[in-house]
Amino acid sequence: MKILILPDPDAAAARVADIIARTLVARPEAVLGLATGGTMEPVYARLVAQARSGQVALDRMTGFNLDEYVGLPPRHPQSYHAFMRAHLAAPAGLDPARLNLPRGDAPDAAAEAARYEAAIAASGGIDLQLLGLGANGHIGFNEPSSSLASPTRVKTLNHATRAANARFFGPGEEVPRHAITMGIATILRARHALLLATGAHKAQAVAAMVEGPVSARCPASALQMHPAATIVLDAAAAAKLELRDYYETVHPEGREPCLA
Ligand SMILES: N[C@@H]1[C@@H](O)[C@H](O)[C@@H](COP(=O)(O)O)O[C@@H]1O
Repeated sequence: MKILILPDPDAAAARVADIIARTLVARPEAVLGLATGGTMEPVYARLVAQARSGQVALDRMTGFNLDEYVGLPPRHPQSYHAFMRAHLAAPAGLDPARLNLPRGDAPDAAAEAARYEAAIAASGGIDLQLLGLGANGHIGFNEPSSSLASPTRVKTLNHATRAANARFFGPGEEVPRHAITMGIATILRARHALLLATGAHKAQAVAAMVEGPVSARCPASALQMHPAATIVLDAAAAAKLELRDYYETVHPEGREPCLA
């Protein structure tokens, strides 16, 4: 794992956007695994700005998002389809069809999960998988106890995750109980994994992911098994890392060699 520690959330998001942009400059038709969540909003804002200024072209890449809520159609404002339209497709002037997500309103969610897994494989596989981190250590919607060998499938969301994501929903609006999510095995098959975590509320999960045992208790710890995983943190999210000095010696100021 490469652990890159940046001073603040903005600098961390900028570093992640730069890594994505470099990947696309080297391979404009790259297949990107994409993520949602508040942490990703500044990443997409920066990527869109780079696209608008002509530093990077987004119109040949293919996206596969990690997950979608079961029961929400793409037009639902809290669906991850809507998130990707709002934060990437619309501002970058991208054809939303380039951004694949599981259909939350599919009549058979299990069949939809299997179709999605097959579609990722048929694309040639994911070049760079962007990931956020749940405060409970989840990646995608792989909650604690997820099999580290899991494919894309339906998962039941745990109480803490539904509570954390309730801020995106209106008052009295129910957070869905299930999601279709890429599995841990799906994520580990990506050629590069790039996780961004910022804020003190992620520090515990970051420490478990990087320095804890590889365990289904912290699904993100499976990234220790990935041969090319980059973890980008702000200082607050890095605060509980015991080996922080070492990471900062290897990557001063969060610098790292080109991923592409
Ligand atoms: N399924 C998403 C995850 O992919 C995301 O990483 C996590 C953290 O979100 P945030 O960035 O808002 O903290 O939230 C959701 O549960």
